[in-house]
Amino acid sequence: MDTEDSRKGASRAAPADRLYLLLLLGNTSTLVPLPREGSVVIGRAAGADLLVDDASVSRQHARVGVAQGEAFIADLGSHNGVRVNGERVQGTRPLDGGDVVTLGNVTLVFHQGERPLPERRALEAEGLRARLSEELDRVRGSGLAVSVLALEVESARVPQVELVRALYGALRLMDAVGQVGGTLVGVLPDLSGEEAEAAAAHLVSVLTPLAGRVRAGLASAPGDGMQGDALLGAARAAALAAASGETRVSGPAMYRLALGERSVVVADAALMRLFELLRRLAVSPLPVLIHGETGAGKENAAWAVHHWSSRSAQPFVPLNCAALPESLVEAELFGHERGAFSGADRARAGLLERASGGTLFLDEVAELSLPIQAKLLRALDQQVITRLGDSRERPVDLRVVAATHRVLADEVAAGRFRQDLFFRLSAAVVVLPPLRDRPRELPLLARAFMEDACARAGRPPLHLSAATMEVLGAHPWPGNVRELKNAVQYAVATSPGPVVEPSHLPESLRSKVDAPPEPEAARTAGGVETPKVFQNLAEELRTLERQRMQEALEATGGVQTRAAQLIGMPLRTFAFKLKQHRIAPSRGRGPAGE
Ligand SMILES: Nc1ncnc2c1ncn2[C@@H]1O[C@H](COP(=O)(O)OP(=O)(O)OP(=O)(O)O)[C@@H](O)[C@H]1O
Repeated sequence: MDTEDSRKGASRAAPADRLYLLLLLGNTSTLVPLPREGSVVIGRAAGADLLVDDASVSRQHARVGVAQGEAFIADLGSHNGVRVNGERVQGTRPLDGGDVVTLGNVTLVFHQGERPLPERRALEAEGLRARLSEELDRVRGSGLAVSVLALEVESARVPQVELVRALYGALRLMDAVGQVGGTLVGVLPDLSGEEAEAAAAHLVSVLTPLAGRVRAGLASAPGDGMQGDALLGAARAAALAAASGETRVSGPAMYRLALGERSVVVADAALMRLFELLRRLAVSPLPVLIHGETGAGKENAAWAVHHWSSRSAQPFVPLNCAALPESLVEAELFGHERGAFSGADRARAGLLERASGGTLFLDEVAELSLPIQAKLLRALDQQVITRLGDSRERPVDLRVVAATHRVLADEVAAGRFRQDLFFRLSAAVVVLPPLRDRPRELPLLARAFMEDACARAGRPPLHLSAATMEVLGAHPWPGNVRELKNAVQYAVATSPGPVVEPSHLPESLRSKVDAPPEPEAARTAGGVETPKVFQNLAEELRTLERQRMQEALEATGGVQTRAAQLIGMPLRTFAFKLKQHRIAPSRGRGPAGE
């Protein structure tokens, strides 16, 4: 392993052999050597030493100079200013290796050293895990530390390769950068505590001018555990909970995402990725379709999209399409004029009108009848509605988030759902895993709900006994998070002492420890569980198969061979069923692409 320490700051005192500027313009990058002594003028005018053809750069914008091995930059009175690592330069300031300089919209990275830009690429997830595991072995042997830094980049202005280059420019040679899912991850040996935080803050400041918004999360071994995946998960969770430009240090392995008036508990890696995806989708105008079982948190996910969107100050209007009788749906959605039908004694705006400017959440959208689907499609396509009993069209401005526990593509194939509406709603599809597939989250959610229930009841937090945890862990949770929340609230109400034992849990839970998962329960609009809705078994199995295939593809980054292995399905069958289930090809790469 290379142990040379080239972290900036440490190297400032020693004169560098060569100094360079890396000019990033559009999708290209150019390496410009600096003189050993002297200066270059950067600008848009023909006389500049380094000519930068960009309207945001002044004719003579800045001077970069080298005197006695030390580099500096000066603003030559430019119109848009000079920034170093985001800070405006007043007059002259020294430059350190890895400093990111912005002149208007143009970015330069200053580098010093023998090897200006070693062609180091981001490691693939597997390589990064292997590297982390080596470092963890070293920690076991030496008692030193290793930190994992997750960097979530929201709106990169340059290609990923440039971000990685900038990171390597600011890191020591012993550090490694890799990519896990959409997250840039740094493995920083021998660093923990304040040193690791300082390194993280520096890297965020280096990336920010290139990447817009960056959030960082930090986890360190041995303090946060000695398992590579757990450390990665903890660092990514911390990054998700961090504000833009902030580094969040991993705390307990659970985060409450504050989403305005709601908060969501996130601990499972799949859920973290999902909320990360929702945050990205939120800023686009795309309609989002959420797949998930009842009580799995679909409404929370829809709320997250609304909360993170530019519509958050406008209404969020939920409608459970399964809870309304067919005769009422139309009036509820589109509104009515006075006298439109018997009992319509006054005019009333429908949900679409009320959601105008904000977000309409259509829960269980597959339950809408075909005639209502046609009207909804027209309203969404044309952004106008007509109230019942009225001939006037009224403009609406809608963003729709829809949810269903069914596979909508199958509903289309069966003729129960309009294909055009399906396409209209499913520009972005996210799959919310059921609680039984989030074993890491279960105890954390249980504790979080218990703390809330105890606080509301005005009693000190209770302790869940090991036996109770076992019962919770063995239950299949057909009602998902809602069922868990209800069970915990029940336990808080029935436990007389400080410890919750299995006998304090609802009877239904205790007696079903060994029972197979049940079909889903439908919910009424008021949140009250209604009798179980039984599905055709073949249909349920198809849904399950499709869901597992999608999850396997997501877990393997779209690599079909490995996804097929994960769920024990022959590759040819897997490939055949991808088509059968209409799983979009973009979700997965074929064996040839692996
Ligand atoms: N990650 C979470 N953290 C905290 N509370 C959660 C979480 N997920 C779900 N809940 C809670 O569980 C309950 C059910 O969640 P939600 O209403 O979002 O589920 P749903 O999938 O929309 O259900 P349905 O399909 O029945 O409409 C709510 O009280 C919600 O606040």
